[in-house]
Amino acid sequence: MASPINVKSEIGKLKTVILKRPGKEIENITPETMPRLLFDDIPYLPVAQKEHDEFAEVLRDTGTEVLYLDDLVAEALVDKNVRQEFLQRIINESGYENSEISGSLNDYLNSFDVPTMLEHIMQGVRKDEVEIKSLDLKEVSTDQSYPFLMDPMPNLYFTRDPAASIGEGLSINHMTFKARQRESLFMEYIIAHNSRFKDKGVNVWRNRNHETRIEGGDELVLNNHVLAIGVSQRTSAEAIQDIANNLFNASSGYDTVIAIKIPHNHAMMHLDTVFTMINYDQFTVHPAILTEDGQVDSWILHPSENGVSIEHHRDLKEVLKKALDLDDLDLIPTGNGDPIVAPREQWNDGSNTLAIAPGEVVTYNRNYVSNEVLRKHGIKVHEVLSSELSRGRGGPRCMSMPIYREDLTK
Ligand SMILES: NC(=O)NCCC[C@H](N)C(=O)O
Repeated sequence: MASPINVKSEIGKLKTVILKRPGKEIENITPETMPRLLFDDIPYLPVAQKEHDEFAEVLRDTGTEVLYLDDLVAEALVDKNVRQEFLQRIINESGYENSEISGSLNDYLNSFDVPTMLEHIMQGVRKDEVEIKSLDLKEVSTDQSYPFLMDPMPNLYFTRDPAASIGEGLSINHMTFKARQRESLFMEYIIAHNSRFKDKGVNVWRNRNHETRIEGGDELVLNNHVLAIGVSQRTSAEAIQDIANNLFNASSGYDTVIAIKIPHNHAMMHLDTVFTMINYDQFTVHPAILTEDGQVDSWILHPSENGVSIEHHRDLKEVLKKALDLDDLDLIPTGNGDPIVAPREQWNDGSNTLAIAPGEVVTYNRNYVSNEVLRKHGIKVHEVLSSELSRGRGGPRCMSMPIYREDLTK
């Protein structure tokens, strides 16, 4: 049976992608909750939606089928029992396992049709929306002035991170921060219950039932047997070894994982904020991750008799050339490597390009220096508006989860 997931590169022609249009969850960020919810500012929703619609339009115009996360989840929850099980799990994961408030939340959310119920879960549930039937001791001891019973999920438009397609399967991720951990539950239900995926033999290489953390922005599919994974603020070495072991032991086709260490901070939280593949032999790189002579700590993982072998390397270009069997490659510096422009444009995701075909990418228009450099290196660039979307610290790659790419021919 043909798998509904097929992503054997970062650059094969993009056929199907999952997006999430920003919704009311964005308007439920306050200055106080911004840091905890992983935002640096509060986007203006109508403009963010307009920008996102334009992004989706560029993808459709270039031949990509665009699916929306909320529609996929809604279809997965048509069965009443599945819906009830999902609802209880998301309530539990919102902090109400064994709490008396759980029943009140369940009654409230169950009073809506499925799309509206999902909208409420995603945008967050305020205390004054729900009739609390009994007084829960734990709840009484929390900050009474905090307005939400269930927190909003404003990072949902970064569909890249809760799960990542790899070959004919995916990882469903245990994410790092509480603000995002519930997000991957949606993908678990889509894979198990949406008719597009259900009973289609989709491989889950690593599920979300783990303590060690990994996020899709760190998972780059370089070709049909090599992955690059960031060792980052969001992805731990333990999780990388674990997924490598699973991939090597399953018939995934993957026999090489390159773990690349990047700085642990919010601007560079994932590998794809500083490094993306955009052609067979071309990559964008934020110069700050490399020493002057192009060195960065990286480890190559391979299957071995004892499980996984690990070798340490420093020369990124050499590591990539060897792993990808290339004579040479072109590392294109964000902001042309300028000490002011590069960090400014990286901050607004100048390195976070989404390849939609070999040598063809979607980028934010505000990163005009980086875009010009890409064009000079022969890349076809589709620019999209970015004044509000960029405030969430993610770009076109972060805002898209490819589930189908054409296989490469060379
Ligand atoms: N792959 C990515 O880099 N995604 C961007 C995620 C931004 C979001 N505000 C976060 O901090 O998780």
